[in-house]
Amino acid sequence: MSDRVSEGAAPAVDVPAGLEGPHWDGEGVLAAPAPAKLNLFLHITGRRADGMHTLQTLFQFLDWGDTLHLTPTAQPVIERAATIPGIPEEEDLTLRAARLLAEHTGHDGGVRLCLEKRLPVGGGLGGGSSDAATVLLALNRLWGCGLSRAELAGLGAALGADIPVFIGGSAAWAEGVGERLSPVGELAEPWYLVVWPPGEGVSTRRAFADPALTRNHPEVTILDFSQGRCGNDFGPVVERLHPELVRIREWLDRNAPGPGRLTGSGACSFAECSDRAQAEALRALVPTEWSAAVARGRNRHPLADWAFATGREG
Ligand SMILES: C[C@](O)(CO)[C@H](O)COP(=O)(O)OP(=O)(O)OC[C@H]1O[C@@H](n2ccc(N)nc2=O)[C@H](O)[C@@H]1O
Ligand SMILES: Nc1ncnc2c1ncn2[C@@H]1O[C@H](COP(=O)(O)OP(=O)(O)OP(=O)(O)O)[C@@H](O)[C@H]1O
Repeated sequence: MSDRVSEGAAPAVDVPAGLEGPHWDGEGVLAAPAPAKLNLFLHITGRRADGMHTLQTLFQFLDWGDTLHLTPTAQPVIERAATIPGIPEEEDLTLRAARLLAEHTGHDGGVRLCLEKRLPVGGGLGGGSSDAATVLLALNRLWGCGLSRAELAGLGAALGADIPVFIGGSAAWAEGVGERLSPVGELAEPWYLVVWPPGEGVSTRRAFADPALTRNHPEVTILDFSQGRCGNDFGPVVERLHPELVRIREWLDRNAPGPGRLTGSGACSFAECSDRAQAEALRALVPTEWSAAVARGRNRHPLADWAFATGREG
């Protein structure tokens, strides 16, 4: 077992984790990590004329995520090696990211993508966004496109609001519609227990569209966060749509040292633990109808330095 993370339907046996740094795992195949993110708090502060919501949130990465296996090819074909259940090819953010980068830069080669999916879809962990960001970061280097971090983040923003933070590479305070990012390097990196109802993803679009959503949260500062005055405005709305999330939050409130919190628009909730042993012990107590993972908070993305290093890839 990895020393970083365990996952699986509780109290299932730990499975090997997959968040190693980038490495060549076969002839010409790069394995690249796509970590999860947590929204340590999330307030919705307004709604723009175009319907998009302004928010304040604090992002931190987890040492847990998906792995992309990328095989660059000389032929100009961008394809995926396997289907992803529930995600048709035209919606697949990994393919869309690769095609966008090729179009934007005029790159004439191709790539074969194989996604090792671990993060629950619609979990509020930003899995699809992180997969897309990893494709952009990896191909920008493998294809020698030479886009700057800011250019790549701008490209990613066109595909999803959560993509720029993964490209930025640092835990960050976010404002605007999520694109105004200020790196925050000093956050503690605690062990978390993450719990979710298997197979019950939340639609972010639907949660944002709910008439009952609080949209006028007054602006806060990081001091408000550190003094425990921040929460997640999606809570009441998604708990009404997904009553199981009430039970999960109440379970975490009763059993975890810290309160249960929702990440993004759900469906995952998380609680901070004092160390890995405590998080693992708690995971063993999670009711078997839910899934759970133990993972550590991280302030740096595992590709943050590799992606913009000069010299030969690898
Ligand atoms: C909830 C968060 O995960 C918090 O980090 C993000 O704000 C959502 O990021 P995301 O999943 O990448 O969302 P996107 O795919 O960009 O947007 C999905 C839909 O959510 C709504 N949306 C999204 C972001 C935002 N600031 N305001 C919105 O109203 C829009 O209807 C949009 O069409
Ligand atoms: N490679 C992918 N992995 C996961 N979802 C994808 C992918 N490509 C496209 N999607 C679509 O993106 C949507 C959001 O999936 P994702 O797992 O990123 O949600 P999430 O964790 O709730 O995201 P967020 O916290 O950013 O709202 C799903 O409806 C899914 O169909």
